[in-house]
Amino acid sequence: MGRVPTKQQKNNRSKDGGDGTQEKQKPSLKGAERSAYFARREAAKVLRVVLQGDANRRALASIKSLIYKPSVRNKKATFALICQTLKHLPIIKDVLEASSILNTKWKRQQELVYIIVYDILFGQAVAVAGDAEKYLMRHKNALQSTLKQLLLRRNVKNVEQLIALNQLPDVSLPRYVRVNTLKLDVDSALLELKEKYSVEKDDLLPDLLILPPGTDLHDHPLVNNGSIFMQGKASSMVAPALNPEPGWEVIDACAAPGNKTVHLAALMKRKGRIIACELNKQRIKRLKETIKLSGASSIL
Ligand SMILES: C[S@@+](CC[C@H](N)C(=O)[O-])C[C@H]1O[C@@H](n2cnc3c(N)ncnc32)[C@H](O)[C@@H]1O
Repeated sequence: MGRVPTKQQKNNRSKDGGDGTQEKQKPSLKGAERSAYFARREAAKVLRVVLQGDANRRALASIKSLIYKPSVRNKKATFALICQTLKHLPIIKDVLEASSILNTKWKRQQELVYIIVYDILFGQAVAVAGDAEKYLMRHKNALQSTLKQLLLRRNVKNVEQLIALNQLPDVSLPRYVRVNTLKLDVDSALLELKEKYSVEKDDLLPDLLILPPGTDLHDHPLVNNGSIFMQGKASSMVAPALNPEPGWEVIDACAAPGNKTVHLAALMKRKGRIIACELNKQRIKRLKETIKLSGASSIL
């Protein structure tokens, strides 16, 4: 039998955000703000366990099993937040180190910091809620400009390229590129890539080409001019699954960075209308860049 906590212990617990981190009195929050506040703290607790092991060796199932504890209220949002934070973690760590904004107090709460910095730089707009949010939002400009400098230093155009650069080349999986048929036909792309790489057509998707594992096309002229998109097979299957016809009106509800939006535009041969929705202001910019690069029109 566990001991019943004293009134004082109960008061202390309600002040520490539930994860042992020293936050002042919980702010009074409403609706979405409140669930984001709790999802961040729940995600931080799980992230701490994951990082104490080895994030790379732990199977996704083990994150799921941590999430499915009854104490985690918003399981879907918490799971998404952890996966996205882990995906961006090397960048988040680099940005935090280069911006030198963390003192010992915040270093002790590093998992919560990682989660909030993910939201500030790549995710939802962060409402100024708990102490950690307040502290990090005060440094939002420093975090954003450090990220920009990091992109420049690593000679990449966007965060997706930086993530790809940080990942060790997977020696077992092939690389895929989708030919943007608004700009180039598949056979011409095949011919041009064959000059340097061993490349084949995918047997399922007519506009997809397969290259050997580890092939790096980040700076290839066909990528830079939007004739081909580095897009995985799963992602390239979504627009064909809808099988849109020219003239259709299609809604892409979660659009940025826009790979599937412009794939739809290619399948619809620029005829019809695509309504691309994106919640995140920074990612709207990226979506617009993708649309421009692809040469698609009729996307609202
Ligand atoms: C995984 S990404 C989408 C990738 C995109 N479909 C592609 O193929 O390039 C999810 C996007 O949905 C956006 N998002 C999430 N909830 C949204 C909502 N309620 N309305 C619009 N966009 C949303 C996120 O900001 C994020 O940019």
